[in-house]
Amino acid sequence: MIHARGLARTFRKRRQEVRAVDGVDLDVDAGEIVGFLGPNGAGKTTTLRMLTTLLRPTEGTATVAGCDLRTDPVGVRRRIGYVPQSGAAHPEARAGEELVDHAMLYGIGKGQAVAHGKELFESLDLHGLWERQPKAMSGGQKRRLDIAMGLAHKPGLVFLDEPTTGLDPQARANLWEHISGLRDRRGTTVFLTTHYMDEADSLCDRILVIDYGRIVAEGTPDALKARVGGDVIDVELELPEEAVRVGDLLGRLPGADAPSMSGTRVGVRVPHGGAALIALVRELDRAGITPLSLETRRPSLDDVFLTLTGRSLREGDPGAGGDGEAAMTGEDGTPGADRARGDAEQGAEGRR
Ligand SMILES: Nc1ncnc2c1ncn2[C@@H]1O[C@H](COP(=O)(O)OP(=O)(O)OP(=O)(O)O)[C@@H](O)[C@H]1O
Repeated sequence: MIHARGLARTFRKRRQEVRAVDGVDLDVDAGEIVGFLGPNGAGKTTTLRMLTTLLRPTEGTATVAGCDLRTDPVGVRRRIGYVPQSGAAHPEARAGEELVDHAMLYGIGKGQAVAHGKELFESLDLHGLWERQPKAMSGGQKRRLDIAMGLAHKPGLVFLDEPTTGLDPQARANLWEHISGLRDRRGTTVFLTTHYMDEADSLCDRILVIDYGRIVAEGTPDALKARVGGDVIDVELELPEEAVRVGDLLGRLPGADAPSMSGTRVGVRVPHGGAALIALVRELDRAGITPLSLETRRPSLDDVFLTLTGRSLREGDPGAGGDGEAAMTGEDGTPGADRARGDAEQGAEGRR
């Protein structure tokens, strides 16, 4: 469905060059849900905009849904759906009419557009909202309407740019079910960008991790987690001074990585959690420290990211920790602070 080789995009802004995407190779098979994961400024949206023909690559080649990106961008646009971060539906429009108009733009007849639109509303849990204006919908309903709009012309491949950003945990989990349903019930291939480790973990068949414009890891969630061997020990203390002392103890456990610390929490990766835990409890007793909690767990995807890049995906974000765990690192993790879009953006080929 998607085959890209050496895809790159350089922006020039006030004599400065930003190599936003730096030679990306990727393959997505029909029927897969693939997550494109990376921190702010890693190059996710730029890659997505290139693959959806909204931005011309400065280097590289790609075929998307069977059409060449450079020589047949119109063919690509006909065959794909794109759901941008900002959404697609006008807040004042009637939801159903907007969807039908959208399908008709692609040359679908009105009768067929209405029938397909009603079917999409049903399968995306939007029944009863055909006449509703998007501005009067909940965040989750709006996102599901955006997805329905992206599917109005029956594409076999849909791109979702951060589909659940801004939604509460319940609405996010609900949207994941709907996204899985697109593949399971309609056979749609899904390529989505996300900051959220838990999202990639529970939703995606395969994950591509991008950092500084390059793919740094790729595989199923389980395979990626298996790359980070051993176990993680997490300790929560009452006082930050205790965390420093415990960090010291953790660092001395056999085979331990460098401990990571965040306030009163400290963690470390060790080859064998069980054995290390016994040794640690003895050391804590000896030091007269009683932790608030002490646990060992399998590495999460966030640990994978931390191991690969030395940075957490998104500091302090509730969705950042794979199994609800926030990664503990003191680093910033936002390389792309310069997010000035617009002036340097060239080659946008207009809306589909
Ligand atoms: N139009 C532009 N002009 C100049 N620089 C840009 C432009 N668009 C993106 N960039 C830069 O390219 C890099 C990658 O940006 P991109 O938006 O692709 O990252 P991202 O991974 O999607 O980030 P986020 O998760 O914050 O959306 C960043 O350093 C960004 O500032």
